[in-house]
Amino acid sequence: MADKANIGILGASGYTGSELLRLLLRHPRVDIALLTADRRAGQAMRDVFPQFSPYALPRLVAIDAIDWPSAGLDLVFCALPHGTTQAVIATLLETAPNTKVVDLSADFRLSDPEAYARWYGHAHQAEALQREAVYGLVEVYRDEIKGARLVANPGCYTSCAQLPLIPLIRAGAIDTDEIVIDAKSGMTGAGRAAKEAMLFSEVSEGFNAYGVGHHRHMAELDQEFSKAAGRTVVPTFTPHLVPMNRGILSTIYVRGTAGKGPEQLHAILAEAYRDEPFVHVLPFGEMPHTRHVRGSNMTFIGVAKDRRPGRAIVGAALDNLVKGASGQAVQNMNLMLGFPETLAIDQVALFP
Ligand SMILES: NC(=O)C1=CN([C@@H]2O[C@H](COP(=O)(O)OP(=O)(O)OC[C@H]3O[C@@H](n4cnc5c(N)ncnc54)[C@H](OP(=O)(O)O)[C@@H]3O)[C@@H](O)[C@H]2O)C=CC1
Ligand SMILES: CC(=O)N[C@@H](CCC(=O)OP(=O)(O)O)C(=O)O
Repeated sequence: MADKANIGILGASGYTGSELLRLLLRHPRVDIALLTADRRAGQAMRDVFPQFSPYALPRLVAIDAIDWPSAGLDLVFCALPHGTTQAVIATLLETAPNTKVVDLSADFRLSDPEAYARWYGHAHQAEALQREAVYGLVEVYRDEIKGARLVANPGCYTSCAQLPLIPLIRAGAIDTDEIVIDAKSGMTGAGRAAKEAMLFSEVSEGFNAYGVGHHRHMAELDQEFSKAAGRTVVPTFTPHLVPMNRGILSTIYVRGTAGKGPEQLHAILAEAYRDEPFVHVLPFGEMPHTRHVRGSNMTFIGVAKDRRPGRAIVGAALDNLVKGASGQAVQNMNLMLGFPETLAIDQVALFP
């Protein structure tokens, strides 16, 4: 690879695609070589998102128009709706096998084809690649990601639950039969395409739970928590849609095992993340706020006492478009291409 990597973004006219571009425009080691869209194909990026007007960027093209072998791409970010991605990545990797891929959709996150079919209602269209894909939660799979050709970027809700819980599960410090995750997301989590349920008048001045008992992110949590525990783990998880643009807040209820109280759980998390650049454990008793991570690649974690003995309340906050999607994807790219892990994603949160 030359000094700079040639990068493509599939789905650049969407929220995570444009967030990738925002981050990559300040990355010193990449050139933006390809941007795609579906309805907006043929348009300039400035017509879709005026904030990019000052930058010379390739025009948005349709994926069907791309000849992968001659595109000369070192790495492609795939920010397309889940379900549409498998066929695209299969063609890309078949015809341009030296190109690396970070997929932001859910298509390659579940390693078991049967689990995929059960949760998504159809057979996976690229099972060999599904087996090859490395799950892209950097703080857990850093070494595997460095050598991967295809990385499945984790879901936004699942990142905000795994980062606070995986060290506790690995340490055997909590009862894995009693995990309750209450999560709230801002509206950009639902993507940019127009939907009636996402109108201002439908979501403002209130909020609601959805996907109760069956949200597809449960499959990803089951898979990763079970791996960490070495036994089947099935957490309770309920997402809520909150009328704000960015952010996810998880409030998680756990019971310590083997005499581990809230202070010990806090100490395990503080130790696990002591040297991690993008996870910050707050002092004991402080809880995170989505405002303090907005626009940054940070996850803030807090642990507090429950008044019921032996129980703790664990909080986590991240920006769904950054650590929950595009920032995490750039962190993965940095590892896959041998760049410093924090390059272009070390900005402090926007406040207020
Ligand atoms: N939003 C978030 O917070 C998160 C999203 N994700 C995942 O990332 C992916 C992208 O999400 P997001 O950016 O929010 O979605 P958007 O709806 O905002 O953007 C989707 C993009 O895909 C293009 N597109 C839509 N359908 C097709 C198709 N059939 N073929 C080719 N291109 C198509 C759209 O083009 P056009 O606009 O021209 O129609 C647009 O560029 C999804 O899989 C999502 O689940 C993951 C974590 C968090
Ligand atoms: C607020 C909102 O609607 N959030 C999305 C999840 C975000 C996301 O994009 O998740 P995947 O990457 O797994 O698709 C949802 O609940 O479907």
